[in-house]
Amino acid sequence: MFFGDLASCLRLREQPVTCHPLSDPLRRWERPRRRYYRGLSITVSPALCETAAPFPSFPFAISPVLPQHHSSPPIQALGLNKKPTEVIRSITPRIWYSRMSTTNRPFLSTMLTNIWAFRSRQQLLRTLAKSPSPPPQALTPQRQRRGSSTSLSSLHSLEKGRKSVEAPATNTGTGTSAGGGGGAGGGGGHQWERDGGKLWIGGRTADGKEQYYSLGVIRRKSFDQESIKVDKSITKLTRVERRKRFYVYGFLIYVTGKRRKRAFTAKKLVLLNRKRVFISLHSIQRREVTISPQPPYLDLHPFDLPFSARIAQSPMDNLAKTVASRLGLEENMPPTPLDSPKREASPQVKKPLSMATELVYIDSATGVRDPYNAASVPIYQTATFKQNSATQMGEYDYTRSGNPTRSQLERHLAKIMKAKRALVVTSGMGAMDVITRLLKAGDEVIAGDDLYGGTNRLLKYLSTHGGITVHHVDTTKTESVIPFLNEKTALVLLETPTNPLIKICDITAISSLVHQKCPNGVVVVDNTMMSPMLMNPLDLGADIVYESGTKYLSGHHDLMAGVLAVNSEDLGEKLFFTINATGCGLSPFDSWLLLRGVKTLGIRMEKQQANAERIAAYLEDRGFKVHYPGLRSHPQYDLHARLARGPGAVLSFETGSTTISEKIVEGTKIHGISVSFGCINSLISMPCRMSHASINEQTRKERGLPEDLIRLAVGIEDVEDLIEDLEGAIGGAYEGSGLVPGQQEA
Ligand SMILES: N[C@@H](CCSC[C@H](N)C(=O)O)C(=O)O
Repeated sequence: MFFGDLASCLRLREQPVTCHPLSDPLRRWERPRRRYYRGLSITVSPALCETAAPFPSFPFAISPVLPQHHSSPPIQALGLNKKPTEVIRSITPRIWYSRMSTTNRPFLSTMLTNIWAFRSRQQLLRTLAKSPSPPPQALTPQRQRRGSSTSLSSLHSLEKGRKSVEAPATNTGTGTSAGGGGGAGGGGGHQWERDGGKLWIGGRTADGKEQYYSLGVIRRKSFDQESIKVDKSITKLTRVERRKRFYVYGFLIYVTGKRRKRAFTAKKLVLLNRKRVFISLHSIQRREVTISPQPPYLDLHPFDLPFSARIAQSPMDNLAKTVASRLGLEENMPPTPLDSPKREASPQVKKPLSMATELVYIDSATGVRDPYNAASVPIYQTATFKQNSATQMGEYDYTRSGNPTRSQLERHLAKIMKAKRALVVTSGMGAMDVITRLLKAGDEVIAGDDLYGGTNRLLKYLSTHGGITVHHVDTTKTESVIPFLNEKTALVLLETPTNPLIKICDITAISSLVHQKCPNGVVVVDNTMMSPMLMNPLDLGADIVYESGTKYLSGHHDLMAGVLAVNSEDLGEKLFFTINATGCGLSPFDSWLLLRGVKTLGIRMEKQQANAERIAAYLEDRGFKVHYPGLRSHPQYDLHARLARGPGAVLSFETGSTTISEKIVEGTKIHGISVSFGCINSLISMPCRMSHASINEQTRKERGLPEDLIRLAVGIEDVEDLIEDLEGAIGGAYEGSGLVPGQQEA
């Protein structure tokens, strides 16, 4: 197939096209042999075309791709009444013809690679500006299928079984020749149909407009294996896969070539029946993903090979609506910014990178790209984002809903938290609040009896105001959880190590029990004390992990933040919904600070943990009852070692006397008397007076929280100085008391 063939048959439609002013990545893409122009993408959609031999006329859709390469507003149809070569030549004198198909099968991918390339974006924009816009009815059935007066609704009827559109006879051939297969009577759809596995993506937007965005080839792997089951059209994709070019265009699924390892995954495609797939657009992931801000969901209709072409008709029909509501997803859900795609190893990377490296390394393929390759992700200190038009919304519109700096942080966190999606909010308790919004009256929550005071306070509030039943049990004994597991159990909250008694919960065992016994049970783990450096609860069976970003993740106590991470798309969407709806997303500046902090988590934690191990041993030698999972004396030493990669840097110890404890705390100099932990500076506190003061004394007593407990959050200072500081304070506190460390005050 040659570009010239297309010249006689292309008909373009136009809408204003704008490019991001910073986007000029062409040079980058000239280098590899694939010649995509990344600033603008062109989508050829036979779904919308008039047919002309040997090809249908392909309306072009031009989609601006933001410089970060992850975002594209919905395809904007470009409808110049010019032949494509004219258009393209008027845009640029330089056209590359690469990867010509020798099979004559008009793979969309082939064509795209053939026609990519505009040297001058400005030139293109000027050209477009001069061209008249087509009337809205340009998307008439006649334009979709030559020789057919079938309307979209009749095609929809076809979907429903009224076969008002027959496949042109010419399309039942071998399917290997574009020219023959796509002959004069052939609908564009059939060209693709024979190649199998093509998807037409179209739909009705929230405001009722029909939009047809693209079509393409989707490879089987792109589907969530669980949900896709076997679909005839998809099983035909083997050939396509072999070609190693997998395209679904428009604003969704995109290109991958194994050589470049730019695979992506479409997730949560729910197969409604053999021919229809319901898809959450938010779930599409790819490094250079284009995500539609609207509508949130579309039906995708994979071709049914033996039958005639089917064009996506997707007002949200009842079935789709049912699925959406079952998934808890609303039709009118707001746009969601980037998903956080799982990192895929670059071809050069032979083995998985270690966490220490992952923390520092921002993968340019999964990260938000900056056109200037800024080494530090810029702070997008903006509340709003301008749109290309009144109807075509970009990925970002308002920072409450999403911001590129936050997106970059979320992607990075998702990677290190071994999550599919991470979200960041304004505090750890904010994260907890977002999670508890999954609850409804009548639900039951199981939480520990040794847990952070703020968590306890929020749960108490929910139980008194929200109709939620909260069971506080000793989650560090797995068997204590069992009697409370039932069909009403909605959340099981685990902190491990617990705060402040540093006991350990068996995340793996409890998660498995919850998932067996509670159909609606979600296991939530507060991983603040370990951080992703030391533990990844999602890998241990948890459904949601949250952390206070104020602590180890940022490390300097100069910001408040909360982090949520999930592997379930549904949960991710629900959490995002609350964040957007309530406006608790992290600000651009704090996102930037947190991202910067995360990069040093590895060395901070290493040093802090090493110091903590020394101090724990020192305190134990000194005669105190020390709670620290790095000590052999810890009753759950082995369990912790199974779950985590280190004991961390928070420990607590009992003196036997609250008066002595107060004196020790107040007698230190280097240790700051402060709540919180995870800072590079060492902190000392008395939980019952400070972080856990919101739990009343009676409850503290019932739960066995010692009033004399001292909590140490060990920093990066010289450990000898820290020990000397403690020794001075301890010596001073006991002087003249008649007590010795560990001795209970009468
Ligand atoms: N006054 C605060 C106490 C915050 S404690 C912070 C941290 N999670 C810790 O364990 O030290 C409050 O009432 O929440």
